[in-house]
Amino acid sequence: MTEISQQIADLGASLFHRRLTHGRTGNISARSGDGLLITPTGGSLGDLSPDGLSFVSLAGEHLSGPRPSKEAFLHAALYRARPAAGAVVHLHSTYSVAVSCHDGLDPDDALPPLTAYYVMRVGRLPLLPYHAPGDPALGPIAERAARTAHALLLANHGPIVAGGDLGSAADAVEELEETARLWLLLRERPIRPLTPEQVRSLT
Ligand SMILES: O=C(O)[C@@H](O)C(=O)COP(=O)(O)O
Ligand SMILES: [Zn+2]
Repeated sequence: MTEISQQIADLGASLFHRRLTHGRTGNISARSGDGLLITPTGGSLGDLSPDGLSFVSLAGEHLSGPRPSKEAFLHAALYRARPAAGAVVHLHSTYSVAVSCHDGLDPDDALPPLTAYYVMRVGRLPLLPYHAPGDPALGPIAERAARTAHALLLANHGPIVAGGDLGSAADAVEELEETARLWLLLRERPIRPLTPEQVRSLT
């Protein structure tokens, strides 16, 4: 067992117990050597064993351990697109999923820059077209989008976010969830997002 495996298990428990994902949804990975350690398929993030993670190549090939998450190919696509990424988190966080089911979102950037913290932690949020979970056809689409954005929203599914390390990926996906919640709360009211100049001054 490595320190990073323990960190994945601890993060899974923290996210699950705060209901940022539920049941057997969500998956977490961290770059390790020339591949990635990733949660196994079909388990709960609330009950991960640090010794029970899978190891997958950057091409998405299963190399060792239990059968990996069905989204391993998607995680691998984000690492290939973002050489500085050290971790990827995918959740079924309720408010982000609710936004992902909305019609008429801007596919280039699904949420407005409501707060400075959102701009700093998440930034632009491309909305990727719906594919069934585990559909490898989403791989090249995600890889292209991830070259210019570290947070992606999968339509009718949920967020997948890359970060320099597990802590940064978790910060970003949690900030996305809170902003999705704010946006839904504010929907009946006129919204004044940050101006392009205010956004530029933060990035
Ligand atoms: O939505 C799905 O089915 C997957 O994206 C998911 O969240 C959990 O799948 P596994 O990581 O294969 O358990
Ligand atoms: Zn999922």
